[in-house]
Amino acid sequence: MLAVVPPPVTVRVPSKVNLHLSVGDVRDDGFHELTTIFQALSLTDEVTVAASEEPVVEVYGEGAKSVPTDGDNLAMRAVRALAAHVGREDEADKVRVVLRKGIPVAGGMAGGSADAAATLVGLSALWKLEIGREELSHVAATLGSDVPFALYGGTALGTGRGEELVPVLSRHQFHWVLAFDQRGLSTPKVYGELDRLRADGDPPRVGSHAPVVEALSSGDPRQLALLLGNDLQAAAVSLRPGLRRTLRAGVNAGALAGTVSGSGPTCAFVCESAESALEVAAELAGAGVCRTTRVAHGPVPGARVVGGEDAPRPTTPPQVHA
Ligand SMILES: C[C@@](CO)(OP(=O)(O)O)[C@H](O)COP(=O)(O)OP(=O)(O)OC[C@H]1O[C@@H](n2ccc(N)nc2=O)[C@H](O)[C@@H]1O
Ligand SMILES: Nc1ncnc2c1ncn2[C@@H]1O[C@H](COP(=O)(O)OP(=O)(O)O)[C@@H](O)[C@H]1O
Repeated sequence: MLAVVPPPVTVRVPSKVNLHLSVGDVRDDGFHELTTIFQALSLTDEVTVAASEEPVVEVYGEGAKSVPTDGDNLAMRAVRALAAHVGREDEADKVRVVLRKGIPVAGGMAGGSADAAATLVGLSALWKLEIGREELSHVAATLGSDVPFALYGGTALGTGRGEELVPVLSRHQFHWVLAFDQRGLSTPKVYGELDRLRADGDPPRVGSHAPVVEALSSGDPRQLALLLGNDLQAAAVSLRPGLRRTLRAGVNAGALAGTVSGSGPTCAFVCESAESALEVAAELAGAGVCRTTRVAHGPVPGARVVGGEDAPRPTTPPQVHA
């Protein structure tokens, strides 16, 4: 008798922006203590997980050429982690993962983390595991500090190394413009640069996150705009000085305020409305300060199944690793 092959599962997963990112001391494990407010944005990746004879990663879309297609890919690491968690290690090699990327690679928007979270959700559905988000979130945290947030989405306060989450009430859809840079920035290098800047002097630190929580509950983008803050911004700008111009150009184009997203180099601008965001994105794209721009809104939900075999077809040639 032929074995029944389950149909592929497709999961959509959001990017994130840090509305507030306070970086504390380095811990004994090398991670920095964080207080951050994440918001999930409608700029997404789509991940299809399917049964396969051998492990395969295919990557299409934004930045596909710089994404590893071997076992180092965060999606494949997620397959191995979940397989080990449920005692199905021998099946970890029998999964094909197709990534359709919209999130810039090494852009400070947690694209790799998003793919890992989506893979956990997709593989749970493919293997029909009875496993809740909370349990998945423990597996997620072993893969990276930002991975649990991509499972939940919405708006959340993150503490610890960013993996301990509490939801934050956000009453409004906020409208964002994202300016992608020519190249990515390495997250560990940006944290290292902040340590260097702090050893040499005393770069300004963001204040308490409490006013940001209030602004989110009021739903007023003007109030939020005054409060965006990121301790990693000075380090990202130190490594990539051109970001100063990008941040200025977004505000000159009509955004309410801009911030470097996480470790950068993507700059995120909050705007008054969806219409204003479209205008800012067009003007910024023509200003010669970034590679390209996108509009997005947030908050949006975390990783969720959107389809099976009828998922959208890729539009760019794949990088395939067997
Ligand atoms: C900076 C942030 C802000 O949300 O996002 P990105 O800009 O990368 O998207 C995160 O802290 C990135 O989280 P993530 O990308 O999951 O990092 P991980 O894989 O856990 O860690 C990569 C490296 O970043 C540094 N790291 C990360 C988190 C943290 N709290 N302290 C750290 O010092 C460490 O050097 C670590 O080895
Ligand atoms: N599925 C993936 N998508 C993107 N990058 C990945 C993936 N798997 C591994 N990586 C590696 O992780 C690094 C960080 O990627 P990413 O998560 O996009 O950036 P950031 O940490 O700035 O948000 C990349 O430079 C890439 O080498």
